[in-house]
Amino acid sequence: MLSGTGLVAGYRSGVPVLSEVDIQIARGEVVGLAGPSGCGKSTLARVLTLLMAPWAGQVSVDGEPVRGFRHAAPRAQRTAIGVVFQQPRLSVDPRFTLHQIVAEPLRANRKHPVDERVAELTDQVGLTAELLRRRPHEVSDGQLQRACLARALALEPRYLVCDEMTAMLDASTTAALVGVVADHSNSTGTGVLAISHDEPLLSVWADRVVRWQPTGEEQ
Ligand SMILES: Nc1ncnc2c1ncn2[C@@H]1O[C@H](COP(=O)(O)OP(=O)(O)OP(=O)(O)O)[C@@H](O)[C@H]1O
Repeated sequence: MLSGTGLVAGYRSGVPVLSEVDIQIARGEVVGLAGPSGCGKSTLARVLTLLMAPWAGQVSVDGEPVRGFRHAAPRAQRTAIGVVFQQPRLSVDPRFTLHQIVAEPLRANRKHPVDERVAELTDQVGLTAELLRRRPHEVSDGQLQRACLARALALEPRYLVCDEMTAMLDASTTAALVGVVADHSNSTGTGVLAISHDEPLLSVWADRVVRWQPTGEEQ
């Protein structure tokens, strides 16, 4: 279970964006999160992926409380949670080839032979060897997002947070990427938090949907 309990988080203004938020994502479960723009969905994604420290509350990964965030996050907990953001171009180093982008997390981890694992992942997300040699400005948003998804899956995370992963993509690429995540979750038991304002998409993708009101309260 990836869980957040009593989470309070915000930015410099001192006004919390998240107030006492509780959320649980079980292994193998796809939890949808919907809510109006600005209600704090991406903030919750940052806290749950350990990229931002909450002001109060607790994140736990498989029962183990998280004691550090950002650079202080324990590596085992950080790599247990993958993340894909809305805008792939803001999530990658523009100087890297797609191969280097997918391979990045594998470099610091000796568990997998890099080239074999990259080949496996690119096949899984529907990229070709030719596309892997290109840099971000030479591919479409959809192709780059496929690379970002492959990178997120590289270290076999136990949980995956998809923050508006398909918001910039057309219907067929959206269906393809959601299909990759759903197959992956079914075969490996990865728990997924799918954040989207696309209710029809969540209704087919998620096992259950949490709906936030502007105040951050659940419906
Ligand atoms: N880096 C930041 N610095 C200051 N305020 C921020 C920052 N990021 C987000 N906020 C503010 O926090 C609030 C919640 O933002 P957040 O991005 O979490 O909402 P969201 O529900 O994901 O919105 P959207 O659906 O538009 O992506 C907003 O009022 C936003 O302006």
